Amino acid sequence: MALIVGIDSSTQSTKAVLVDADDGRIVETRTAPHPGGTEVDPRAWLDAVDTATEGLLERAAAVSVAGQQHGMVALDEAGVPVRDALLWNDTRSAGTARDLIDEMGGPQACADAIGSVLVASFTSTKLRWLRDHEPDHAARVARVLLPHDYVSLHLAAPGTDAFTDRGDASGTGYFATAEDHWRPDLLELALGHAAALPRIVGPGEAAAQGAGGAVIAGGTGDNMGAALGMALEPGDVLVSVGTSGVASAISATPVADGTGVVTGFADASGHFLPMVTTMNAAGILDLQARWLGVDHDGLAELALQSGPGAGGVTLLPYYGGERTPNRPDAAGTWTGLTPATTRADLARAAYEALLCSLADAVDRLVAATGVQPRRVLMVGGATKSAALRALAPAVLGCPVVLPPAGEYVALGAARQAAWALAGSAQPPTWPAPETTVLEADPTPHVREVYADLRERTSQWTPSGSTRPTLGTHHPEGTP
Ligand SMILES: Nc1ncnc2c1ncn2[C@@H]1O[C@H](COP(=O)(O)OP(=O)(O)O)[C@@H](O)[C@H]1O
Ligand SMILES: O=C(CO)[C@@H](O)[C@H](O)COP(=O)(O)O
Repeated sequence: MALIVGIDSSTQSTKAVLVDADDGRIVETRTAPHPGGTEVDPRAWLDAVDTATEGLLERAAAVSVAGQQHGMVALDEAGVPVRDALLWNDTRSAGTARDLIDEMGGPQACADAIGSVLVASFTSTKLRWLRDHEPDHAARVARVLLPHDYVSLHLAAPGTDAFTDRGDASGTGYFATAEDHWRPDLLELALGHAAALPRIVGPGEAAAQGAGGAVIAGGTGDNMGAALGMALEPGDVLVSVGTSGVASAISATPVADGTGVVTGFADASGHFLPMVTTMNAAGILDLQARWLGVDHDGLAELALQSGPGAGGVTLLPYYGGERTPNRPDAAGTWTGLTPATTRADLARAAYEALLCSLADAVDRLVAATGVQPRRVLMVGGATKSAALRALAPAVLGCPVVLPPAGEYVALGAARQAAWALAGSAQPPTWPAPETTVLEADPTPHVREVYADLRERTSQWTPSGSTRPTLGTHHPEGTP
């Protein structure tokens, strides 16, 4: 029995799974937390992966790392970070995203070039921000990596050249997704000078060897990892409720949505992964639980005591600015509060807001790609919530397929590692997990009221623009 390690270096933590390569059975799961904030010393992720994989790597024949997409890991000649990494949910580069879109010939030209219209999440916009605001740092950048590339390199034998895959590369802003190659000219346009890029490793290829001799696969972005871990098929819509909220689907053909709603990423299997991403997801519930002084189980219990529509309370949950819709300067907005409002209503409104935002993401994905959803599947940390599971089919208005709680990004990385180890044409077929189908009577009026608030606030520009981003702000030493 060969054992494999799959790693998810995501926004809030590193998760590692030790898996049997024959059937995908998880033997052990470990996690280690990441620091909060939207700019992080990337060496913290190396410490976290060392902690999470301690004693596991020696047992593994192959390893692969999936990671949070887009983050800017800018290294000097010696491979040392020139500054903290700017993460996908850091919105300071919203203005430079607009500048770069103009310089690339407008939104559709941008989508045609790279598969997506730039928003602040993309790596290239962060490089341009660095050029404009920290020219001394920018001048020292010799190589740019993504978070998963940086962690993979750490696990590889000394002297290994950096490597990545097309899935994660497609979120940089300097990768021609449809044609499958880097666009070093676009990196140079953003940063102001050329810098080295990692080698692209094909789907299923072995990229390197670990210090102990294990095969290391190319790794990928966390959402591409989830698609591989769930063995996503055409017609499946995968909703992930982690730090970000994501609706994604496999496509055989590239997508270039000039409206910017759908990002046309590549996946880790040789296809494409059109996606709609929100910046405010599980953190909406974290914040609400803190405000109400309860834990997650307490929040769920409260929410289920209120009814659909939360006693007339509606929340637009764009606390940390939002990406879909593209409102980087937005803030959260509550309406309908009265003397009759209860704590249960406040809890309920938070779940309904999260689910309405995810429902918007699914609708936008379906409208822009024409995908006919056969199944809607849901994964991510917030699916541990009983209230989320109860309310999801009601707000989304369709049955929701739920796999057992698990680390599906890390499992996808393990599947990629097993693929590279086998050297086969296709990834290994592992038994599909037993799923539960969640069903409930639809509550369309909840979405109607939410949509009304979303549209009424579309022109609002809140004053006081510096505030922390949701999901990565840990006040007063809280986890
Ligand atoms: N029972 C629960 N109810 C609601 N949210 C939860 C629960 N358990 C964990 N979470 C939330 O899930 C999030 C982490 O999910 P995860 O998918 O691991 O995120 P990421 O991959 O972005 O790091 C955290 O914000 C955490 O508070
Ligand atoms: O920016 C995106 C996708 O474009 C995010 O989905 C990040 O990839 C972070 O993912 P999570 O940590 O929330 O899984």
